[in-house]
Amino acid sequence: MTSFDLTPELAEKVKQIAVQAGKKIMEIYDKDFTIYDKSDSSPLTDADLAAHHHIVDGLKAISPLPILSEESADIPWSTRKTWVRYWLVDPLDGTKEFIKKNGEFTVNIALIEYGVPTFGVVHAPAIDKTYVGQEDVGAYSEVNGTQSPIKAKKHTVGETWKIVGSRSHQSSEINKILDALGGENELVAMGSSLKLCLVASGEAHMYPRVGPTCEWDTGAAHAVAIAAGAKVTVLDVENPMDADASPLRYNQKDSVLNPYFLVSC
Ligand SMILES: Nc1ncnc2c1ncn2[C@@H]1O[C@H](COP(=O)(O)O)[C@@H](OP(=O)(O)O)[C@H]1O
Ligand SMILES: [Mg+2]
Repeated sequence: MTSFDLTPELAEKVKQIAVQAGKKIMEIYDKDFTIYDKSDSSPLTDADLAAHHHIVDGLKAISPLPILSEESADIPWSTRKTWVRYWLVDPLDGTKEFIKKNGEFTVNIALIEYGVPTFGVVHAPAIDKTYVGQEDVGAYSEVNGTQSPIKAKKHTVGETWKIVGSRSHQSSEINKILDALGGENELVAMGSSLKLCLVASGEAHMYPRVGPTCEWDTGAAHAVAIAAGAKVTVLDVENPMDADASPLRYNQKDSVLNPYFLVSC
């Protein structure tokens, strides 16, 4: 097992790697860019690859841990299942939002230890906002170099539920969850891992994901959410308010697809 101590200095370096990857993304965002088709026919741009290479090189320079990135995910389960601690990276989450140029895309770097995201950086370069969360330390957002602690907010009786959903991938099953909640609700559409960050920062009460995501889509923002006091649990659409729902975990199986999940406080 590779031991690893994520000191404040190293955490800061990881944040800087994400911010620099964001700068590379923005150089391409501001120009006309080529859209390639990945094998699963999701869009891939030069920006994904530029950010991927920057992050992988940066993480290799500061730690010996293995790396699973969306853009180099062909690592067999026989290898991955031996990992107790690794970096989980989505160099550009919200590729569709990037292509639509609506700014709702993020750079994501998570540290996963024993299946749990213990540290995460989510950087949204187009709005120049960064979220950082670390187990037993806390969570903050950073804008223009100013850090502010963030905390998830519980829904109070009678308050309108503020629910976040995907801007580009919607599901009609969301209505079952709204029915189970009852009362008034307001839906907020958002792209990428910023959805989990909205719950982490108390700007929304809940993010139910009734649709496919991969582990790299959620790892970093999951770390931010739990460090801010939220929960990320496996969602059973027939029993959405299950108080005993199990926490969403990582690297537990061959497939990197997440089950449906719920981010709540
Ligand atoms: N059919 C599918 N299978 C796997 N992942 C999917 C998917 N449809 C959407 N996603 C994931 O959802 C992410 C975007 O979510 P959202 O629409 O909520 O912002 C995508 O991230 P990428 O943009 O990094 O590919 C993608 O990984
Ligand atoms: Mg993604």
